[in-house]
Amino acid sequence: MTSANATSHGVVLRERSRIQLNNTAKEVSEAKGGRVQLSGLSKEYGGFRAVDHVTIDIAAGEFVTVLGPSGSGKTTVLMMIAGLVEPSAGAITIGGRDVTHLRPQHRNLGVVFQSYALFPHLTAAENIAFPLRMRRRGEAEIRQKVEDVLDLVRLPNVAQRLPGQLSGGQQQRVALARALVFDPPVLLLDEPLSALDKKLRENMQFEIRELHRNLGVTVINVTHDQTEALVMSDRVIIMQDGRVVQSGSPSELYERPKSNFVADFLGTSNFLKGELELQEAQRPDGWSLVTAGGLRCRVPESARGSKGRACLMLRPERIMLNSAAEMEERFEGRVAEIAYTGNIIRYRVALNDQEIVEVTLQNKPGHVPQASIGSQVTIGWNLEDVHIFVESTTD
Ligand SMILES: Nc1ncnc2c1ncn2[C@@H]1O[C@H](COP(=O)(O)OP(=O)(O)OP(=O)(O)O)[C@@H](O)[C@H]1O
Repeated sequence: MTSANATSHGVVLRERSRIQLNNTAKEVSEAKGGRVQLSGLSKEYGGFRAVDHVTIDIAAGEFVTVLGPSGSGKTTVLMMIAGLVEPSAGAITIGGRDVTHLRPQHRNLGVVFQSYALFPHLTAAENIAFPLRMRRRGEAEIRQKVEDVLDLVRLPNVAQRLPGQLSGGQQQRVALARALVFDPPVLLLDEPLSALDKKLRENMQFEIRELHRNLGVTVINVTHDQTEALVMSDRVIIMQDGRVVQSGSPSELYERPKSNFVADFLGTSNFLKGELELQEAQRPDGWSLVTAGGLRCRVPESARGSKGRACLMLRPERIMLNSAAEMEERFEGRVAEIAYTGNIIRYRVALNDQEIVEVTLQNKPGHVPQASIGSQVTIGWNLEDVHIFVESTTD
């Protein structure tokens, strides 16, 4: 086959599965996603609290990702929802039904784990048919559903292959098809893409999002990959030491992190260090400012009147380099490092030869200044881009 033919064949296939996807989506979307409520959910292992009073209300049809560093309790939360770990306290309801003490097979949830967990001696089609056989569905229905779901996950030509004859990406699609074939109201994903290479992972992120949009199933996804969480989710829930520390849409979490932990975990942040004395001042324009060690920021309502230690945070992409004349804050510095990463150029700028600030610029004509290591530069930012986290109060 010539490459032109190969391309057009690929396009035809993709078109066909899209049509099928829409048809199947129509049928399945009648079974809407289920609401999932976790109330005061805790898990203790011998006195150690792995999950500590987690309360989350997930709307029917929502795509939620639980994100956090290793050991923060994400998987334990998912396992409790799946029924594979018994909670020490709290309750779980799915679609209004209390399932806290129900066995996993009675919860009617689709689950995809990091390792595909396919039966190696069964073909892709038989793996996918398995949940339907467990539910004693008729042969004709099984055949039709397996065919539909294989199209849905864009795998029409591998039905008769064994898992060992499939690539990692194809195996993960089979696992996804097996989790979706019985139209569950809720789909649980535990790092389902982590074994895939970067390109495939990025494609699958968009495909799973599209599937979610078309099916209306509620998705609860667990990951420690912040990009995956931001790309895929309606809402991200950040966990630290067994607790939920912040939850919100990807842009809310990135633009308005409530703590330096969240700011540091999600994206790159500059933390301007030091013991900062919070001193509020009322400016004629009504803005309240903190002035400490020469750094200023606007004090949010929640921090008004506080005194004590605080930390200032600034995202690297909000800092201007050598074109800072219009900026409210300006500092002289010296370029300590430059890293070229293709679309982005990262500069590390030393202020007063001690504080290092990272600045990222888009690699676009007119954006990148003539600066080399050792150059004197001016950097600047607007006060609204400085976040303040009050670490302790003395009052
Ligand atoms: N069966 C167990 N017995 C004892 N401690 C456990 C058990 N399972 C989990 N833990 C502990 O509970 C905490 C939370 O674990 P969990 O696997 O939920 O974290 P996680 O955020 O999913 O981490 P990772 O990203 O590494 O999978 C960890 O400190 C872990 O060591």
